[in-house]
Amino acid sequence: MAHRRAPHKLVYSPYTRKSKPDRDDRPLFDETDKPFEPKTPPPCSSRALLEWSTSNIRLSDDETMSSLVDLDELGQAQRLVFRNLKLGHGSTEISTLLDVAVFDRLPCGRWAAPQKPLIDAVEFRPTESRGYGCFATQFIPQASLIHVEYPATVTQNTMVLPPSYQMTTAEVYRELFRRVPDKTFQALMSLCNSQPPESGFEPEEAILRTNTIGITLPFPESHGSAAMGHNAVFLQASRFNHSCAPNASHRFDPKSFTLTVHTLRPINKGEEICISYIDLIAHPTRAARLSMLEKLHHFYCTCAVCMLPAAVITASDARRERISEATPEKIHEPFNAWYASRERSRDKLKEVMAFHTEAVTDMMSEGLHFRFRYFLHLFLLAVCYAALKDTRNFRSWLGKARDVANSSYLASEETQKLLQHIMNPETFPAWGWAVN
Ligand SMILES: C[S@@+](CC[C@H](N)C(=O)[O-])C[C@H]1O[C@@H](n2cnc3c(N)ncnc32)[C@H](O)[C@@H]1O
Repeated sequence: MAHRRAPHKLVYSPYTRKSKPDRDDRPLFDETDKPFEPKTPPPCSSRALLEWSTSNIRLSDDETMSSLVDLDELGQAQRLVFRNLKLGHGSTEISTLLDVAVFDRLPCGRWAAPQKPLIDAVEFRPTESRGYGCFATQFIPQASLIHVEYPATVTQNTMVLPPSYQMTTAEVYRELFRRVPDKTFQALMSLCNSQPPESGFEPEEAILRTNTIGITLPFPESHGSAAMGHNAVFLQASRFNHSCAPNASHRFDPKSFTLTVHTLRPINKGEEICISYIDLIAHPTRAARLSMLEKLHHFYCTCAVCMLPAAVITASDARRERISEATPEKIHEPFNAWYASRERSRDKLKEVMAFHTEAVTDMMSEGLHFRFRYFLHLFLLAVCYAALKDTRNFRSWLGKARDVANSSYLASEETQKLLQHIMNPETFPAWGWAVN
């Protein structure tokens, strides 16, 4: 059981310190606390919320760190608190600055065990020109779990501090970093800093901005949404470089509070493993991607796709634009039209299949064969084969769709159920729909 001391006031100002002082051992969040259920829903006005918080919200142990902050974007006042979370049987300490109500939506004290990745399948080491990166130390099959990690720090990503707030943003980030154990602090400060000098960010803020991985945490619905983007920094996962044709994808699991990384395709020994920092469908052309990466992440992308010769890039841009224009609704259209037609002929179904096969080829050649749209094409091809009662091809395409769903964290529960039909094709809803 965590030790609990009475809340106390800070008698010094840690925010003005340039270097990390001795380890600060103020009490940590008590993980054995029961989940919190507010007695009444929180009101909207700041003043009323303050009163409501006093009776409804457990305060951070360190009251001086709690303060009501206006979150402009959501038009709500919220109470952000610094708290350290202890996980991994106490071996990991995570410095967080979160809305106090987020803790009540996390399974504090009842964390799920982290998943187990392949052992020693990857290493983090210097690249030739992009600082550190992650590399495969052996051949890694598609859909393998290669990395699992707790964050070192987590903050809400829309942190709008009013000028009257007791700390500046730089001080907030400094405090966030200061609260981690010494070794973690040193590792955090040695992460890459790509912020331009003219930005004037202090080292902590610059490092946080460069190395943040966006994660989603449950959020009080009273604040406008049940989930909210947060910024997490990882000592190792933040070393994954970006590629516009990534071979790995990541996801954060709030139940175990870990980030997991899976391979999207088979990876050879020595190959660099990259994730994507941006939405590649929303930014199909090289110019759009370069501009986005420059604007958000302050680097010129030298990934394999962006370094292709100009003539090849033109063709690649065209393919990616086609992929981008094919929204999930448009992907469903040809099959739906066939289904709605009276004949439901085999010839017309072959046209639908040609449409999907072409799209699959486009996505494969662009290295984008992991997106939801790719999954949909594979899945609809399986549906077409089901309509033709072609067991072999049905199984093959449904199997491919299932692999993509598993490695890319895709597919709803409903679709997962359909993916189970692989062993019993005749039970699939579209079985034998083609009549002529
Ligand atoms: C989150 S860090 C990734 C790890 C980093 N390479 C390191 O040494 O710690 C992001 C930084 O890595 C570099 N980087 C990542 N992907 C890159 C790419 N595709 N092209 C060029 N630089 C890249 C940039 O300097 C970027 O600001």
